[in-house]
Amino acid sequence: MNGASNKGLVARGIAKSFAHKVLHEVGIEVAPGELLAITGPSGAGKTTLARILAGLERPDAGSVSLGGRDLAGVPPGQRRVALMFESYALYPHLTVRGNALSPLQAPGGRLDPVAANLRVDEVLELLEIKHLGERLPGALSGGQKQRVALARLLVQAPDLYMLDEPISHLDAKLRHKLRGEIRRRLSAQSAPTIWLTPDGMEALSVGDRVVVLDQGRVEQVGTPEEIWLKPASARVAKLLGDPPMNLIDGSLLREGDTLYFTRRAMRLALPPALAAAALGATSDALILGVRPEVIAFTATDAPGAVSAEIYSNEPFGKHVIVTLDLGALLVKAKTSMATASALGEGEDEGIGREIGITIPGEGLVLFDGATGRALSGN
Ligand SMILES: Nc1ncnc2c1ncn2[C@@H]1O[C@H](COP(=O)(O)OP(=O)(O)OP(=O)(O)O)[C@@H](O)[C@H]1O
Repeated sequence: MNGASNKGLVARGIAKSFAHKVLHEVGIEVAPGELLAITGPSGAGKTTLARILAGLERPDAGSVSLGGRDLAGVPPGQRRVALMFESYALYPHLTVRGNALSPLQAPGGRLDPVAANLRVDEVLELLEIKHLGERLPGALSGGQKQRVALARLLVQAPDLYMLDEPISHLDAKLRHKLRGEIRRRLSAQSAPTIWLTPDGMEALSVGDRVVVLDQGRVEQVGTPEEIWLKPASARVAKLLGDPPMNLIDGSLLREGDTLYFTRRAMRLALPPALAAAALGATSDALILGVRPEVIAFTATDAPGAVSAEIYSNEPFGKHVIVTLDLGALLVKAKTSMATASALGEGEDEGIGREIGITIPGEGLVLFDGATGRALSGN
């Protein structure tokens, strides 16, 4: 990143151990006005990293600066970080309005009462909780409490916004609406924003850039498009998509001038770019990444078809997830209702039926079977 990002948040070499090492020399940069989404499975170290950036936890090594100011030794209250934690941490004795107003009444955040109330009104309205203004947190649902915590964050004008799973307890419709609204609002601010979520697809939809953290290490940093199209490792691929990319273990077979990916009876001629990539593998062991959307159904005896047995057939509104048994390997295909219903009539929905599937050469990703890293040329 260029020097401009030094005005934002810069964390370098952050390490932390509890009983085991939780963060291994993690570095991130977030430019002013940029939204960096950090995603990773449960236990990846997201919250620990956030707590270190906020000054609530001391790192074993590494540095953090914000707006060019080194934060070593700066207590949490003086870091000018607006934090929203997953646990909400609402004041139980204050109403919804009181909670949302609280940062504007604190030393350093004090705002003229009329201006403060106007700002709070606007945010409560945005979050659809204005009508709950006089309620105490004890009389709110989980999703309502989460929006109060969000309101308390959004009224502030800090040097860094940090949101830990900010919309996880909202219903799908509200989550969809607020994801866009909050993103738009935060992007209009000059402060950098960090948005933590275990939901990889949420990270891709909100982040200007996305960091994938796994087992305390940065697996990949990139734009949502880069991470979606070119996952750096099988671990990253596993975290993204609904359902995620299928990862098929197999090996490389050379026959004449053609390179094949093979697994049992499955044999797939690799298109030139993937063939070139496959040659970079540390051994003949490969992992083929296939998005559920690209798998097509055909007759078992169609040229190039791989035979599979239908294991399950689950409708999800507009699309259907068909799970296929390729012989000691389950693979998921995402298809339309019409295609899925053609697979089998009646109560059994085709379950147990033998069919053919085809995997096109496009849109595939190859990973090194030994290291799990993506092979270049993808
Ligand atoms: N105070 C602590 N004492 C001991 N271990 C801790 C402490 N805080 C976190 N850990 C451990 O550090 C690891 C990372 O936890 P962390 O909460 O940072 O992960 P996370 O990515 O935020 O997970 P989640 O999505 O489940 O919140 C876990 O193994 C956790 O048990």
